Amino acid sequence: MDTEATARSISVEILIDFEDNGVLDYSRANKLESRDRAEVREYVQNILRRRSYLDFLIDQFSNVKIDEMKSSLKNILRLGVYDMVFMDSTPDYAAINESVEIAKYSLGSRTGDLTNAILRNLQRDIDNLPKPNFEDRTKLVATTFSHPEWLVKRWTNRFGEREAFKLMQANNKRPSYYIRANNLRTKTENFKLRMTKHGIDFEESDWLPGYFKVDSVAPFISKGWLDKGFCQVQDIAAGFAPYLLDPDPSESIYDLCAAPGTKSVLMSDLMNGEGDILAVDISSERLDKLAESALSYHAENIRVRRADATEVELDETDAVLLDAPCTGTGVLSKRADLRWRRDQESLDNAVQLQSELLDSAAEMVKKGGRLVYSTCSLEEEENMEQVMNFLDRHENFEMQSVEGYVPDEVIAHGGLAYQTFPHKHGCDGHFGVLLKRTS
Ligand SMILES: C[S@@+](CC[C@H](N)C(=O)[O-])C[C@H]1O[C@@H](n2cnc3c(N)ncnc32)[C@H](O)[C@@H]1O
Repeated sequence: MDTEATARSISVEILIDFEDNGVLDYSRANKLESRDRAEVREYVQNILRRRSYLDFLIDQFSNVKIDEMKSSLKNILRLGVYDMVFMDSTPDYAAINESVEIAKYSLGSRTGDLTNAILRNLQRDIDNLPKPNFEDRTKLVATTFSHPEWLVKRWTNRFGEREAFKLMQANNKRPSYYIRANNLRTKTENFKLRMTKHGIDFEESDWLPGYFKVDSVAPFISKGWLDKGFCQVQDIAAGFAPYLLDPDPSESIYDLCAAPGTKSVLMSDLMNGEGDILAVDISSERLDKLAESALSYHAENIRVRRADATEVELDETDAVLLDAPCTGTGVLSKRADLRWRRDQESLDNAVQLQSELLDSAAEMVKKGGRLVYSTCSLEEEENMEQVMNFLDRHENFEMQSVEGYVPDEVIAHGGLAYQTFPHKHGCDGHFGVLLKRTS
């Protein structure tokens, strides 16, 4: 685009790239000031969280159907409608003008006129917008809550409509963020004092030590505290797997799907930087980030190895963390794009890969050793069903109680797993079990 880059124009570029190529690349925003960069993330995630509903509204006020529009026009209109309907702080005329300008510069004056006409049509009915009214119940729910139909079907069948609605509503809210103080670089008490001194509001969690719920991670970035390794951005539910593995400073640990390393760093902290953590991942790019984190967090007991964990041969060890690649249906609020990337086929593929990874991980656990399997999915096939199938294949493993390792509120399956749900626990949706090799 030729026009001067703004948070809105860059957001549109990112959304077009996502639609056309499946790539969500925020680096396009690097040329903007840091406040505008944060605004870009908000725009992109908020628009993706409401995409089906925005498309429904566009369809109501346009003669050209949304399915027939180029992705560039679609996303310019989504931005305009989002601004008009959801952003109280933006006057309608400003929202229309911005979208029209972006359309003119990138697509020509005729598309600018079309954008103007559609948005002005909507503006006339802004106080009485039409509601989705499809006869097909799944389509109606999917449009209202902007989730894909396959997921709506799964969740309404499994949880019932009311519960599924609450879950989808939670996915459509701006997420809360947790910051974890890194005791390899500071002390939790000092970190609290530091936050207070800088006027940062936080709520200390009583679920795990050193976790603070905050409105935004922006101050932690701008003050350089993440780069200096004082703290990590880590959802509290992501902390449960390392706490369940309970690594001891004398032990050797494998973290098999480790990158970008947030759990490796937490384990290093739990081990006071002693013992040994071998962080394995298939992606060199992501491992580079892990290696950088290990440096800045002073996590000196982490070694890095690029390998396919389904194939790599490693000696038996004390304990293995398998934080498996998954559909990520527990993190759809933070990663709104994921809902548009996943389908039944990707779920089946994830289940297959997890099962292979589990078989491989089992070979690496010494007799009496531990294996923690975790995901950020809500789907049973990736979670308890996956574990039950693993136990059928591996009679030398048994499940252990998770009680005492994680807070009571998140314990599921009669004490044998933890499972969080965004609408029930106010955090990301994570699952985990502790398995012990018995013979
Ligand atoms: C859920 S993410 C891990 C997050 C990480 N544990 C953390 O807490 O920061 C899953 C990781 O699995 C890696 N992965 C996928 N397939 C793999 C394989 N066959 N072997 C090793 N790593 C794999 C991906 O590159 C990705 O980094």
